[in-house]
Amino acid sequence: MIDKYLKTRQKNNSILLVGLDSDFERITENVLDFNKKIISNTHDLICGYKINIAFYEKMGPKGLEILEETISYIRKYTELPVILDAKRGDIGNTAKAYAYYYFEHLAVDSITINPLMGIDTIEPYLEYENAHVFALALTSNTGARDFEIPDKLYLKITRKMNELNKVYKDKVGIVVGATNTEYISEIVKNSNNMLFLIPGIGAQGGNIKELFDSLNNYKNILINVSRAIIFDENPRQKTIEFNNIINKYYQSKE
Ligand SMILES: O=c1ccn([C@@H]2O[C@H](COP(=O)(O)O)[C@@H](O)[C@H]2O)c(=O)[nH]1
Repeated sequence: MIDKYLKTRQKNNSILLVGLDSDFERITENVLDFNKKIISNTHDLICGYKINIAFYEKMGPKGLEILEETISYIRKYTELPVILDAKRGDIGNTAKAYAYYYFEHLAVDSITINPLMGIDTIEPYLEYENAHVFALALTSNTGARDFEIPDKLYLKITRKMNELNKVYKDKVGIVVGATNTEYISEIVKNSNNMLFLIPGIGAQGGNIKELFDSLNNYKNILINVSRAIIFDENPRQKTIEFNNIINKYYQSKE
């Protein structure tokens, strides 16, 4: 599954994901047209799209249609992988229902999950041949300091996901927020090359240099930027700028 990310990372010389967090309240046109424009203007510069389902659920039934049409558009015109940011976590029977929609119906490449309820809530996803999940480990919000950091949950989750990733052969990665960089080196030490999904750059103010210092040359990463690209007046130019600065640090560590 992660081959797809490696392939597009190489092809477009980019570890950047654009987040289609297309909040209709900030958009004056039809949301599907908005997404199509963003995709046409960015697909050759990035390694994938992350779509946060919340902004589509917010629109009601029409939102799910737009979500599906956006994914079809990405599939038709690009080879880029799609991450559905859904942050799900529920008992096995319910997880099976989520998994069916995401991997059978939408056929996305990865989803995000909340691993708090345990491994049995994650396994229903991993049973799908082409499934890949990113488990929240160290999130980018200030609330990471409520439970994840003081209770070292980020480390427990990293270790457990690392084991699971070996059993399920590269189907598991983790979410590592770019705003809490002081904990990232510990995560790196406990990860055998699991793929990291890194949000927090752009609107949330994560510092790119500090991020790369904390990663200590760890290469298996994808960096997401949503609002700072899609709501910029020139999303293509903004994508180029993010790509250039990210690549400057990523490649200088090679
Ligand atoms: O810890 C996390 C986990 C997920 N996210 C999601 O990533 C994007 C970030 O959007 P920006 O506009 O670039 O801030 C969004 O979908 C979040 O829900 C995160 O930020 N932090």
